[in-house]
Amino acid sequence: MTTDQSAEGYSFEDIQLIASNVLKQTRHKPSIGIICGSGLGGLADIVQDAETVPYSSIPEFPVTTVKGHEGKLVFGYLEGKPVVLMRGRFHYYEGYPMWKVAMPVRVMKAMGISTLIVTNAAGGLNENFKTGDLMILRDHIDLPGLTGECVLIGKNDDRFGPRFPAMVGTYDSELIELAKETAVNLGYSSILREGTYIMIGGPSFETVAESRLLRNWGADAVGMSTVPESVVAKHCGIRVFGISLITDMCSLSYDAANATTHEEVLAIGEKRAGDLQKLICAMIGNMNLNNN
Ligand SMILES: O=P(O)(O)O[C@H]1O[C@H](CO)[C@@H](O)[C@H]1O
Ligand code: HPA
Repeated sequence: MTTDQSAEGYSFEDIQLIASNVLKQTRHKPSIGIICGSGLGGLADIVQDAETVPYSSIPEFPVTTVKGHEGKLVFGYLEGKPVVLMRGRFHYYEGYPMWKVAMPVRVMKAMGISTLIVTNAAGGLNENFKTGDLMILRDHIDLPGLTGECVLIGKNDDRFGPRFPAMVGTYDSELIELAKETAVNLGYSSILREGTYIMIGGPSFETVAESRLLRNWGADAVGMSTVPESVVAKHCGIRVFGISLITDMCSLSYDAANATTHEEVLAIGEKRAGDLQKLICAMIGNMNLNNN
């Protein structure tokens, strides 16, 4: 590697090298990348003609340390479309610099993906939501970014994307419409929501006062991931679709205060991930890959 990894991240050449090393380990050439959130990796089990590349076999790839995140790339087909799934993502609270958290997105771009589906488990802030709902990301609030930890900090290489990328429209409106139509066809209208996801650094869950603050800021759901990946994807011209499984409701009042646990997040993931998987598969089936 040619760069000072602690400050800048991997160079453009480094990323191409990592991508070509990975592609040597599979026969597949993916068009769609999917990042699996906490407890949501089961989608990988239904990939057809699957080939697995463990992160440990990829030089310079980080390792996953969080329960519910296995560390492997799964290549193959969903609904006849070539995909690569990240079964396990990286989080800032694991101690990785922000650029490293999102580095696999640049690797997937170098492998040829043009569409990214980002999934996560999130806490509901919008009082109309309930546990088990699916929330399409219309927008996000990059709280770490707003406080000086934007994933794009450091020297910019224009081959990745522009110095000052627009973030309006990060979540592709055609894919949002496709998700809504697909959800109606699946009979999911009553669990489908749309809203704004806010990223906190974690790993501590929110206090009641913090949840109230995040809600007042206009966030509908909160989590500790996704935003750096979406920002890097938008920066390098990938169209993005984001979706949260609401695994718990954040307490907005002390009367109702009940502490969220990661075990609860994983348990709801296990129980409700099927709905998310069906929605994503049906969307992929209807996706036009020549559209972007
Ligand atoms: O965002 P994903 O990876 O789905 O995980 C969510 O679940 C964990 C907390 O239970 C946090 O890592 C939070 O971000
Ligand atoms: N807060 C932050 N992150 C989360 C939550 C939450 O309530 N649930 C799942 N990930």
